[in-house]
Amino acid sequence: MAARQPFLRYLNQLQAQRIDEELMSTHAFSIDQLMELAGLSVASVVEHTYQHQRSKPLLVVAGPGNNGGDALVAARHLKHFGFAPEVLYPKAPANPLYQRLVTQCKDLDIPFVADISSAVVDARYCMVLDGIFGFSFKGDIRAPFDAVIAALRATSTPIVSIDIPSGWDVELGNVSGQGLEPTVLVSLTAPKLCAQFFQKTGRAHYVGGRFVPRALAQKYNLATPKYVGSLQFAQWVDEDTSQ
Ligand SMILES: NC(=O)C1=CN([C@@H]2O[C@H](COP(=O)(O)OP(=O)(O)OC[C@H]3O[C@@H](n4cnc5c(N)ncnc54)[C@H](O)[C@@H]3O)[C@@H](O)[C@H]2O)[C@@H](O)CC1
Ligand SMILES: [K+]
Repeated sequence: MAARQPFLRYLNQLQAQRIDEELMSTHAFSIDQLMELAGLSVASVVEHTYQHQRSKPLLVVAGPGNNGGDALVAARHLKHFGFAPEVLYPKAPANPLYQRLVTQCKDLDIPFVADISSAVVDARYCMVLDGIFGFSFKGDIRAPFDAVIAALRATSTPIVSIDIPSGWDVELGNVSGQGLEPTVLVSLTAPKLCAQFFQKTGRAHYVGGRFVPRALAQKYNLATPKYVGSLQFAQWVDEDTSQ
């Protein structure tokens, strides 16, 4: 019998972008649907991990792309879950998709903060949700996010990163040394190559975005996570246990 090919466990940047495009073309998803499910997964991981820490607000930092969109969706769900999210959105694009998400957050009385300092983050928040950059990040961190990431790096408040720890090279990890060092990572669809370096440290790594059709998983020979029941996330195991 022919040996089966090893499953694809970590995507490079191009594969991540291609899979995203195929979900929205061949597989007929809208970006709103994907973002909603991605953000729900992230909020579910936060609820699972920090459910006993609702006495303090949590800070959601949203970047200029879809990673930031996921963060805004997560903020909305977290409010419904009984948390007190506050949003920092340093560069809110004019894109109507993101503007709708902002309106939905404001309609739930989620405060938008104009600025942060490391001292304020440590004093005020129980955790930070990092939705600054995802799989399209490239190069050196540009303003205004360089200052935001530097401020977050100087805190001791736990960070949950969405898809990629912000500032990390998508394939090589924190090679600049300027990226965030989260406590929890929630990979979406499938982990990207940089997640191997996160996984090695033994910190909590989950995968979410429960929308991958079988045909797409088969095309890329993706290692699909073992979701249980209605859970929106699964713990990522750094070995090939797929059947
Ligand atoms: N298929 C999937 O897995 C899905 C992915 N989604 C999310 O979408 C993300 C990817 O979204 P995007 O492609 O919009 O990209 P990102 O959200 O990664 O960021 C792109 C933005 O960051 C800016 N940027 C890139 N490098 C920079 C640098 N060095 N300094 C400053 N700014 C920089 C770009 O100008 C652009 O505005 C994923 O990581 C994930 O969070 C979900 O929304 C939906 C489904
Ligand atoms: K991120």
